[in-house]
Amino acid sequence: MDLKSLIREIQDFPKEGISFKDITTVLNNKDAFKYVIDQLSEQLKDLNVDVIVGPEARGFLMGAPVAYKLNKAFVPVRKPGKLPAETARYEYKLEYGTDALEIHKDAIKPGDRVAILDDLLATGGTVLAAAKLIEELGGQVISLNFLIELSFLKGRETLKDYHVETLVQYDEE
Ligand SMILES: O=P(O)(O)OC[C@H]1O[C@H](OP(=O)(O)OP(=O)(O)O)[C@H](O)[C@@H]1O
Ligand SMILES: Nc1ncnc2[nH]cnc12
Repeated sequence: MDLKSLIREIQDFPKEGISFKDITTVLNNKDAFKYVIDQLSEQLKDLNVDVIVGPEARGFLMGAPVAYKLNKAFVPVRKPGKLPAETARYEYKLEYGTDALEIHKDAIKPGDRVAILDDLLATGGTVLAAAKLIEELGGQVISLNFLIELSFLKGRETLKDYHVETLVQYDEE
């Protein structure tokens, strides 16, 4: 399946100079959405993970369906102030800005084998933050899986200590 042809590119969104990769056009195509979830699930099926983590918001769109398909638990990592119980927090940098992420402290048990799923790898800051939160709670980060990789931003260098898999790569903006 030619996923790249289904990913819509919007120039100068949300800021000048950013070429935004819009996955809503993939989600809106039932065959493409199914293909993406099936492919991400296939990458994980033999890794014996216990938990799938997805960072808000687009990580939910990849992580929750894969967790359902593989019959695993799903744990959301959210932007500050959204999770109601006791949280751990980590601050990180984005391609456009700075943010922080939180996870419920009781969501990951020591020794849990965890995969983190997100729609897109840019600088790697978001998923590194999620990985640090999981490790702080005693989890083991087994795999990081993405639909899209912006290779020119070198997120793999930020994530060099982890196993990274992506379905579609962009070598230049
Ligand atoms: O590799 P990075 O440089 O961290 O960038 C990638 C992250 O940026 C986007 O999320 P965003 O923070 O825009 O939030 P959203 O999912 O709520 O739209 C994307 O969904 C990834 O989570
Ligand atoms: N260029 C981009 N397109 C879509 N989501 C992003 N998140 C970070 N950079 C992005």
